[in-house]
Amino acid sequence: MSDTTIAIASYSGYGHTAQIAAAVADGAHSVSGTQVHRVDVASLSDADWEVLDCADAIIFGSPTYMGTASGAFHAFAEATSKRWMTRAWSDKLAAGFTNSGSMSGDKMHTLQYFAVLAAQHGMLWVSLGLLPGWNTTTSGPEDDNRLGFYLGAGAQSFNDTAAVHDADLSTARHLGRRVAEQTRIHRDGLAARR
Ligand SMILES: Cc1cc2nc3c(=O)[nH]c(=O)nc-3n(C[C@H](O)[C@H](O)[C@H](O)COP(=O)(O)O)c2cc1C
Repeated sequence: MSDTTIAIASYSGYGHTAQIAAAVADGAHSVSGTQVHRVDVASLSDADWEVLDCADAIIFGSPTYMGTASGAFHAFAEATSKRWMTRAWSDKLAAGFTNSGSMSGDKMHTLQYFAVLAAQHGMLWVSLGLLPGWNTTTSGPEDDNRLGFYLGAGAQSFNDTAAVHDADLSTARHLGRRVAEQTRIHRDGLAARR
């Protein structure tokens, strides 16, 4: 059975979301038989587009800027419209992650935007698949999914430091691992039907 391929299509203006993208990549890479490629949506080469077109799954990532994905990510999403027309990404798996300065910061909207983008392409959305952390008196911010998202991974990074929270990196690794596992299951299922 050939390797499955996961592409991470993301943007980071100031480096925080790039750290989260790297953690997503680590998680995906930990699943044997998985190739992982990261592409920066702000500077896509023809080879990067080919990576996206050939991937079994694409994980979208962007900081939340002004309550949605960054302008660079929106420009990328619009540039995918030719693929939309030809259904080139139909039935690929998809997932998403975002990061913002505030605990909420309207990040949910960014994840919803990614899910709608995936749906427009006919992609199959993979949720985060974690219970919320830090929601009892005995739990704490070191928990995975400390901000309680379901749709994707939501991270928070303080605006005055380059550091990214360990729990958010761990949550991002979980997302990458889950997408890689689900992609393998999907590919095996398709192969079994042939
Ligand atoms: C133009 C701009 C808009 C932002 N809008 C939001 C926002 O809507 N909500 C929020 O919580 N943080 C907001 N922030 C803070 C960023 O989400 C935060 O600094 C994040 O860590 C940046 O990620 P990056 O380093 O990958 O660019 C904004 C930052 C910028 C520069």
